[in-house]
Amino acid sequence: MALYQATASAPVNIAVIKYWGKRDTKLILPTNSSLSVTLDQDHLRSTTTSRADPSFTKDTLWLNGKEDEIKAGGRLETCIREMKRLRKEIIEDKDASAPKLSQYKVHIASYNNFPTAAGLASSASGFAALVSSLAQLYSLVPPVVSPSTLSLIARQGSGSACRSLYGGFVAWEQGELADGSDSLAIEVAPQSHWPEMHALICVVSDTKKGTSSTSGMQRTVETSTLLQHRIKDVVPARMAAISTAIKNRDFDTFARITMADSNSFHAVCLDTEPPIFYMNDVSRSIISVIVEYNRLSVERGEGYKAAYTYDAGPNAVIYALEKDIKEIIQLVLAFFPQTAGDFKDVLGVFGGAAKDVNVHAKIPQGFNDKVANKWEVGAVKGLIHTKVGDGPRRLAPEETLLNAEGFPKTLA
Ligand SMILES: Nc1ncnc2c1ncn2[C@@H]1O[C@H](COP(=O)(O)OP(=O)(O)OP(=O)(O)O)[C@@H](O)[C@H]1O
Ligand SMILES: C[C@@](O)(CCOP(=O)(O)OP(=O)(O)O)CC(=O)O
Repeated sequence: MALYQATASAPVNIAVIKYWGKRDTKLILPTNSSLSVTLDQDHLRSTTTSRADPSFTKDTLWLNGKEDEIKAGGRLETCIREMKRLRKEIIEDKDASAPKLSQYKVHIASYNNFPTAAGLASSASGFAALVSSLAQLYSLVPPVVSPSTLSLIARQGSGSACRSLYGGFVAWEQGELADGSDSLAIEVAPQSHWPEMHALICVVSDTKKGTSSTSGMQRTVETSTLLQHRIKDVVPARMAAISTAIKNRDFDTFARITMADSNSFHAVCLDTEPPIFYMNDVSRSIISVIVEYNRLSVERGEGYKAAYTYDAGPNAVIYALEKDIKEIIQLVLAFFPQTAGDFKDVLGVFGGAAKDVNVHAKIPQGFNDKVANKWEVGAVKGLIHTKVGDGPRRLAPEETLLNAEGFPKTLA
């Protein structure tokens, strides 16, 4: 009996032009286009194995080893159903000899190598990995099916997930059609275009957030007048300007637009009734440090060298170029000391030395250190240094998360 199974991994993405608001909540169609940087899945990733088998009695998904209910009419069910539909239409209806995998139930096991539902975009990598593993299982891969087509389905799992179907710099075009068939992800530039783009994630909290993105953005759509200005006048110009900045590898412009758009997104949250606050005092201190750092950089004649951005939570993501990231990590350590041993120097900024990372804390000459409090250990619970990465990967059969019987393996 043939084994129909595939394992894929998919990356997280962090938007620089934020998606916030739906015009269709069922199809997940946004009120504005958005743009993100795909982060390296060597560091943060979701891995998913999908198996189709005639002996399975129901579609089942285990997330981090625990069964996640596939609710009728819910997002998981929609993604699985749409992938089966594509399999039938594109493969089975055209080739009578193709196995009828669309008729079999699937067992799916997924694992996130970072905290789930903690504002680290697990829903983005999670639904991208789900769709990618099913696409490989069903032979829905290029040139037969493009990542943009798969993004139409990942979008229905979680809007931001559609952007994780590509590596590099990715736009989600809002589209105009009522059926959502033009609301998809496109590649603005591949990872190889600007590999020097690094990101420092400052984990301020890794627990579940108060107001989910899904409910928060709907409240904003219903109550914020500022959102209308953002949708009509602000985002379209920024989408064009940041795409050009990326194409020109113009970090100064990229940084200015990224920070302005994070601020705009949090402003519409504040303009929501009742208001939504995602950032906290630690988040705001990080902003003050970056603002002062950029002031100094401009004074030195170097332009902006760091860009903060915040999603629906207090965690900061700081984008910077490789040449500047060491200075920025040193500066962050000076204000937000780390628990010894917590910072994994995966990209070797400090030569991979295993000593207490806080010894590297350093404030550049001319930096006004009165702009922010120096916080105690634990205010920023962790620093994850990563960089722009590639799109979903096909993994080798031995990387399967399912055992011989089709149930999740217990991971060591
Ligand atoms: N690997 C996965 N496979 C399938 N679904 C997943 C996976 N990881 C996360 N999800 C889904 O995404 C949900 C978490 O999404 P949520 O938006 O609450 O958090 P987040 O993505 O970490 O935060 P944010 O999107 O605001 O950055 C989970 O409850 C689960 O339904
Ligand atoms: C602030 C954001 O991270 C919001 C992400 O929202 P989600 O994609 O998590 O929302 P749903 O479509 O309801 O699942 C901005 C962004 O990623 O563009």
